[in-house]
Amino acid sequence: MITAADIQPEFESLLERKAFEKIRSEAFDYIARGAGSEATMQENLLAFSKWKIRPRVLRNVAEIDMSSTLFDQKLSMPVLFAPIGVQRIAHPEGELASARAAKELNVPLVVSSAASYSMEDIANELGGCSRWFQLYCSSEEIVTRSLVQRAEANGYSAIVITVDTPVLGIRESDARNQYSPLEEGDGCGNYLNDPAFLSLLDLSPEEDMKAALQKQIDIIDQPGLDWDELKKIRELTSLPILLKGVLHPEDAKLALENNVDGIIVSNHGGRQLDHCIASLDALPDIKNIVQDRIPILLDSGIRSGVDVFKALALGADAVLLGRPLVYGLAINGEVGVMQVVHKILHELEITMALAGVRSIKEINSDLLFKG
Ligand SMILES: Cc1cc2nc3c(=O)[nH]c(=O)nc-3n(C[C@H](O)[C@H](O)[C@H](O)COP(=O)(O)O)c2cc1C
Ligand SMILES: O=C(O)C(=O)c1ccccc1
Repeated sequence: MITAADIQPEFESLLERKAFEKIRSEAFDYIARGAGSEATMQENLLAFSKWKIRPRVLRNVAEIDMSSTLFDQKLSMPVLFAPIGVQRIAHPEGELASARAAKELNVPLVVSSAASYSMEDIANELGGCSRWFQLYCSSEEIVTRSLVQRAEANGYSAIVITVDTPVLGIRESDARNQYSPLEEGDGCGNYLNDPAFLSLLDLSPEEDMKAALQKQIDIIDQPGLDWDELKKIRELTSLPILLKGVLHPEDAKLALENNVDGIIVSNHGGRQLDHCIASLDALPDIKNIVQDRIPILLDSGIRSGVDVFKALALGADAVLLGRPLVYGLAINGEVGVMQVVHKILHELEITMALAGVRSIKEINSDLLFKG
């Protein structure tokens, strides 16, 4: 009889295959697999391959400038580290190693609510490097408030509210593996030291760790989150707020009406709603609504510098790198992350030169052809 263990996984890339060799199989599945039949996960990559670059020539590309600006902050390249929780499942140093890589590269890091380490410890590794905090709005308001206050106190300069997770998507491989990184305590770095969270427990985590972790699982999502709730969070902080997981132009309109400061076009890497639109395909209509009023970022499917170029050409101001960073982390910690980012940046630079553009501003949809 053939069992799941006999089936050789298909790898998206050499990078993913190398990471597979380094990560315990349940954890690898958690990272690499997607929701349902993985239609959206595949669609995310296909969406990029549908666009071809229509290059310009004789443009003097001796000097290529990849810098850009986001919320008045100068970026050496239009790239950020996506919020990825539970990084200890890929490497024992998890987010601490990613933070060192971000600092070395001077690339902003978005720290997940579900990080393995605390936002304080991660900030410590980052020193002066730019950091944003990704918020899972908790069903316990005091925890939401406390997380935001701690982010402010630790130099985080924007809050990313993830809005595509009112409930967790259906991840078949995790069900099959009976695997939950939160149950194993790999995503509690921001909770077990939080006074508001601790006040909700009958027994301290030292006395009953299982109950503490279960409490985190119970409150980490807020299925009741809506635009009215968002208004309350808007009042909690003066930091810029970005919504992560917007795919519909009508929601982009509502984001503008609700004074949101930025939008992240994302389908969570195909980990949430299966059979939903690829984020690259969602981008043009959202750009059409938003124009240049607030920054638009994009993730889900960025694998190379060519992908970065295409996302920028279709209207993104910057992109977030996701799974490739986790694979780099698994393969060689901080150095592995840096190698992955260096490769993508080199590809972006060469793509810009060969497409005849000298600066990020010059990248536009006239340079793309759909076919
Ligand atoms: C292992 C893993 C954990 C993630 N954790 C979070 C998280 O805590 N918060 C969040 O907003 N997104 C999370 N994401 C989604 C990423 O931020 C990002 O949207 C996604 O990885 C983009 O897709 P890609 O990696 O295929 O490019 C996670 C993704 C992965 C692979
Ligand atoms: O796995 C994810 O995609 C994710 O967003 C998440 C949610 C809770 C804990 C860790 C990661």
